Amino acid sequence: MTAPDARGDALFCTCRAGFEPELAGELSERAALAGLAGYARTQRNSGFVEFFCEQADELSRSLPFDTLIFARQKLLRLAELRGFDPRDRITPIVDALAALPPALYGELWVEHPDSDAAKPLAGLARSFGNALRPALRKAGVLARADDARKPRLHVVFLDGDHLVLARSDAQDDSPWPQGIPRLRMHAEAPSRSALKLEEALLTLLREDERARLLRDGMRGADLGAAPGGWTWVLVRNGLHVTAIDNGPLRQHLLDSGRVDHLRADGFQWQPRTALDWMVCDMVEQPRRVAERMATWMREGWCRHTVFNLKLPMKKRWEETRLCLDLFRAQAGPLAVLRARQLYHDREEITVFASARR
Ligand SMILES: C[S@@+](CC[C@H](N)C(=O)[O-])C[C@H]1O[C@@H](n2cnc3c(N)ncnc32)[C@H](O)[C@@H]1O
Repeated sequence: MTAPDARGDALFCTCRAGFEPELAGELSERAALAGLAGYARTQRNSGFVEFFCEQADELSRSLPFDTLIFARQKLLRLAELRGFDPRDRITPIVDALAALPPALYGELWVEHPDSDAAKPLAGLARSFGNALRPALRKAGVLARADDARKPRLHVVFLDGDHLVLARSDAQDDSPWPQGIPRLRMHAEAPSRSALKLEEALLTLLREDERARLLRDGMRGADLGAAPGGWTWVLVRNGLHVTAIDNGPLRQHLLDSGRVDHLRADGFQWQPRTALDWMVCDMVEQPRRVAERMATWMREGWCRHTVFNLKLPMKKRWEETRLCLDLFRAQAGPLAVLRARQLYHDREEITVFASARR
């Protein structure tokens, strides 16, 4: 068994399997901008990236979770344990924690990366927490009752005899295990894409923003709306929606009395009066989409937007940065700009922006 490090030595971030190079590129660039030296280590399709850095704690503070695009979860790595006897996984964990500076954790999450190789570990991750919790409480490392104000302890299984111990702060991480919100597909939703906008509103907007920015009676446009999943989500949030697409929308949306369907080009159409929201899921070159979205914001045609940037090309991190820079440069003053590869996103990222006015 390798000896555990006595302090956080790396960021441990999970991502969509296959997007490790994008996350590694993002972390490397952000660390360099923060003036902190380090290097990324990962394997293709592993679903995670470790970024080793002498000042990992400081790096974590410099890279708030909600500013990261390709990370589903951001943890501070405390120790890596491998080669232990799978018949007793508890003792090595308790021993490793005892060797670290004393800490009291408020919660324990047992997880595994979201990769094909790690999927067989799901059962172990589900059951192991119940066995480990009492031992950690007895050792005085875990609070007697869950306490979200204290740091959270993560045990991330990479194999049956290989795990990472890590820490996160409840204000600066994903509030869902593995960074995956469990959303159910609604029977009435016209498409699975509805889950994407639902997740975007849940993760890219804070609770107070959702209450303030999404209100009954607001007006929005959906560019590239068919068959209507995103329009349906907006209508459920109380909006009246102009849905732009040459393709057909589900009849029940048209029957709701809250949707106007226009067969028009989403890159040409503009509203007669300013709208509260514009969302866009058109499959197009990301730069073209970013430019059009920036025009909407700059011209004041909408105040808030959620849009997707499809990233089918090889240099996806570079393209992401370029598109967001372009949007930022052309959109006029922004109050908020957040982007993330959502769990329901495939080869794409989702952006939320709000105008400052
Ligand atoms: C991924 S689908 C949208 C799915 C939709 N968000 C949902 O939740 O059901 C992309 C849509 O964009 C439309 N589209 C692509 N280019 C367009 C354009 N220039 N103008 C209008 N619609 C466009 C396509 O017809 C297609 O229906």
